[in-house]
Order: sequence, then C-alpha cells, then structure tokens
Amino acid sequence: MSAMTRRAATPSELLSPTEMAEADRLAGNGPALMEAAGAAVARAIRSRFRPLPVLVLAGPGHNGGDGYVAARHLERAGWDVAVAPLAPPNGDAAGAAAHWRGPIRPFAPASLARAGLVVDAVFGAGLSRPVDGQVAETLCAIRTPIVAVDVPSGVDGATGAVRGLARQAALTVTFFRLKPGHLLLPGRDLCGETVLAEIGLPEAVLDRIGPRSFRNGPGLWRLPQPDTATHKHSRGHVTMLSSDALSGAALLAARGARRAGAGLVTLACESENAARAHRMAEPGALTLTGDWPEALLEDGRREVFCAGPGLPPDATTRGTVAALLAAGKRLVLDAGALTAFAGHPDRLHGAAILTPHMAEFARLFGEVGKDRLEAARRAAAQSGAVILLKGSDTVIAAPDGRAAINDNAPAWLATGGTGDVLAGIAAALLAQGMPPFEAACAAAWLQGEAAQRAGPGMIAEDLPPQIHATFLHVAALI
Ligand SMILES: NC(=O)C1=CN([C@@H]2O[C@H](COP(=O)(O)OP(=O)(O)OC[C@H]3O[C@@H](n4cnc5c(N)ncnc54)[C@H](OP(=O)(O)O)[C@@H]3O)[C@@H](O)[C@H]2O)[C@@H](O)CC1
Ligand SMILES: Nc1ncnc2c1ncn2[C@@H]1O[C@H](COP(=O)(O)OP(=O)(O)O)[C@@H](O)[C@H]1O
Ligand SMILES: [K+]
Repeated sequence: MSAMTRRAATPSELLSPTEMAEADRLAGNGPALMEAAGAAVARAIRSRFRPLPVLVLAGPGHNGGDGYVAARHLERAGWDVAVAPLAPPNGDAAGAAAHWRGPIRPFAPASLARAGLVVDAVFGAGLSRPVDGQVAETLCAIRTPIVAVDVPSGVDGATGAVRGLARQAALTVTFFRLKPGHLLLPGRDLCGETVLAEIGLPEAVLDRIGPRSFRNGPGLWRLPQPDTATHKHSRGHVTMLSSDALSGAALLAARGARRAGAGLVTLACESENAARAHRMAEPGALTLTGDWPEALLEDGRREVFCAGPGLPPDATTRGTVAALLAAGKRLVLDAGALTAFAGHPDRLHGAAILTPHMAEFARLFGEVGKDRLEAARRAAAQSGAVILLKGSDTVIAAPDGRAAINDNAPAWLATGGTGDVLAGIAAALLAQGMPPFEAACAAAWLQGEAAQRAGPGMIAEDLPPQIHATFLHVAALI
C-alpha cells in the first residue's frame, strides 16, 4: 500500500483531467503553476533518492513542461541531468524549455544507457490516444526506477485504465487534487507511491468546478452517534433474509449489522430448524419464521431489509424483493437478490443500495468495461439506487451523480463471505438514519479498515469483531 493511501489528510475531492485543466484555466497563472509543479517533482525525488544520473523524458505539452522545470531544479542541486524531448514544446512548456540550458538527448532507448533514474514527463492529463511507436519503444526500454509526473504516461487519469502501454512507477507526483486514475486500478498500482503536491492553485476554483467524485474516507460521511435518549428501537432494526441452504451468509451479514450499531437485527428464516441454529450461533439476534413476504410485512416497524446473501436467484427471491419494494421498505440488495433481476435493473427502483461485484453488475447492467466510475454512475442513474460496485477499488455511486472511490481495502479481503458482512454493515448504517450514499461509503471504508486490523489470513468471521475498533478510529480521525 502506498504512503498516500494511509494519509487521512489528503483532500477528498478528485478531479478528472478535464476538470484539472479547467482548474488551471480558472487559476490563470500557468507558468507559475508549472514552476511549482516541477519544483515539487524535484523535491520529492531529492527526498527519496541519492544523486543519480537522471534522464527526463519530456512530452510536448505541460507534462513535459513540468519535466523541464524539474530538470532545472535537480541540476541546480548538483545532479547530473539530461532532457530527451519527444517533440518541440508548446504553450507554457516552451517557456520552461527555454530555461533549460543542460544537455538534450534524442528521445530514444539509446539515451537511457547512462541514466540511473528516469523522470516520465511524457503525457499526463492530456493523454489523447494510446501510447505507441517511439514512445512505447522508449518507455519499454527503461530499466531504472521511474518517477512519473502527474500520472505514469499511458495511464488515463479519468479511469485508471492503461491506453496502449504504461510502465510501473516507483513514485508519482501529482498536483492540487488526486485524479480518479490515481485510485482506480490498474492506475493506482502503476503509480507506486503517490505524492500530492500543493502548487499554489487556489481552493476557490473548486467552487466553480463543483467536483462530483471523491476519495472515500471519514471526511465524506458522519457515523451515527448514539446519545442519552437512544434506545435499541431508535437505533434501527435490520431484518436479514436467510435461506436454509446457505444460512451462513445471512449470519455473517447479521453480525456485520449488529457490530455496525443496529439496535436490533432479525434473521428471517425459512424453517424453525434454521431459526434455532441462528439463535445458537448469534444469541443477540432475533429470529422470525413464516411465509414470505407476509411474515416480513406483518410488523410495520420493520423498515430496513437486507436481502441476497445466501438467497437463490429465483422467482421466490424476486417476488419477496418486489413485495418489499412495493411496501416502500428500504432495501440493501446483494448477491442472489441482484441476480434474480438479471437484465431488469428497472424493477429494482426504490431500493436504497445495491452491492454487486463485477459479475453481478454485468448481469444487471452489462459489462463494467474500463471505466468503473462511469459504469457505476450510469447504473445508479438507471436503477435509482446507490451502487456499491465491489472490488479492490470499490466504487460507490449515487443517482445524483456523486461517486466515491474506496482505496483502503487490503487484498486479503478477497475471501468468501466478506461481501455479506459489508451488506450487513450498510444495512445497519441505513437503519440508523444515514442516507444511502453515505451509508454505502461508510460501510465500504469500515469493511476495509476492519480487514486491515484483522490482517492477512483473516476470514469473513474475523471482520465483525474488528468493527467497533474502526468506529473509534473514525472518531479519532475527524
Ligand atoms: N492542470 C493544472 O492545474 C496543472 C497541470 N500541470 C501539468 O499539465 C499536464 C497536462 O498538460 P497538457 O494538457 O498540455 O497535456 P499533456 O499531458 O502534456 O499532453 C498533451 C500533449 O501530448 C500529446 N499526446 C497525448 N497523447 C499522446 C499519445 N498517446 N501519443 C502522442 N502524443 C500524445 C498531445 O497531442 P494532441 O492530442 O494535441 O495531438 C499534446 O501535444 C498535467 O498532466 C500536469 O503535468 C502542471 O503544469 C501544473 C498545473
Ligand atoms: N483484491 C481485493 N482487494 C480488496 N478487496 C477485495 C478484493 N477482492 C474482493 N474484495 C472485497 O471483498 C468482498 C467480497 O465480496 P463478494 O464478492 O460479495 O464475496 P461474498 O459473496 O463471498 O461475500 C467485497 O467487499 C470486495 O470489495
Ligand atoms: K507522465
């Protein structure tokens, strides 16, 4: 995990390359920003590497301009630096290039021979087509550590996807605000350590831009705070639908919900046998038996339901979910309750949160494709529900266009049942009054944090006991 991903103070707004260009335009002092950006790159390099022969690969745009400035700062600090321009610099980059008096080398693999470190200042926000030809050939020939300016060339700052080719950077220095591509995969991995540098761009430009994408974290939501007037009924009641065949999934979700603060959690069971087993495994949970949906709707105080973990994607599940939606219940839907509606996301209108993994998403909305952020946004608009698209770069999108990218989930979360716990946490936060987008964001972050605490080798059962410690951690962060 990079240093950036553990730093809670990173501002949460994310800017697409287009929004970043708009910020640049609104600020209206391109040369000064370029000077600050290049200086920040040189600073980051000097604080991490001993002096080495450096080759700066400079593209024709502002990314290349930052490279020329970084070259000048490193040379002034006594480093051995050369610049290899891809093409004559344009715009503000021409000014930065004019101040470079050091060696110029051809933009070709042969120029890499003497370098101990390469600064990749070829393309940043202006990447407009796949990297190929001479650029691909030269990038491929690099055998030294790479420091990328803004993003590794070839990484799409909006999506994190690779266009043509991109090389693994040891360090990426970006400016003002992170871009989605710094958090979405594979971009996040390719960046290596990511440093966000302040370059004097006024925060006020954000008021004009109105960012709609965020890095998920405690600054984005507030957890429910019980107080002296709180009692278990006022803290939210989650009803978890459980199938006899895969009853463990609902049990995991119920544990997640209880640990995430739901005052009451009921496991709605198909049979008395299953209910008995649940009562033994989870003494603090209530159980309910009886035909669905009638038994579920009998008590009008049940408002929040979580359905899907362990449920078959069949007509009974479809009918139950439809009845709950028709009754105006607030629903978190996962797994079988999503697949039951394959090809018909419109029938899920009224649901609060859908938590598909990639395959479940594809069954409902079509393939995710290379732009997870856009895919989740489109699905949210189509279904009217908050979409929590699971993965190591989980994306949460609201029908109103807001979206957050989660980057605190360790790879060892990839084990059966952790998604069930997540659905339970989301339902509990919803039941405690959090709006769906905030509840989904907080659930994803708490799940990631709980997994960090549980450590490698954890299993889904290890997550719920970590949740209360993550609540304390959130309180300490805000
Ligand atoms: N915004 C800010 O606040 C600040 C931004 N800053 C910096 O500005 C950077 C953005 O600069 P930018 O807009 O000039 O774009 P940049 O990435 O240099 O590339 C454009 C050039 O590359 C070319 N080109 C693209 N893809 C290509 C390909 N595959 N193969 C070949 N050519 C390709 C493209 O050609 P065209 O598409 O025009 O044909 C054009 O000539 C940003 O990343 C950051 O480093 C800082 O200075 C501080 C403040
Ligand atoms: N490589 C990974 N890194 C981090 N988190 C992951 C990774 N793979 C999966 N996850 C997370 O693990 C959980 C798995 O959920 P899911 O696929 O629904 O499994 P299950 O249905 O068995 O609970 C999700 O929260 C997902 O975001
Ligand atoms: K770059």
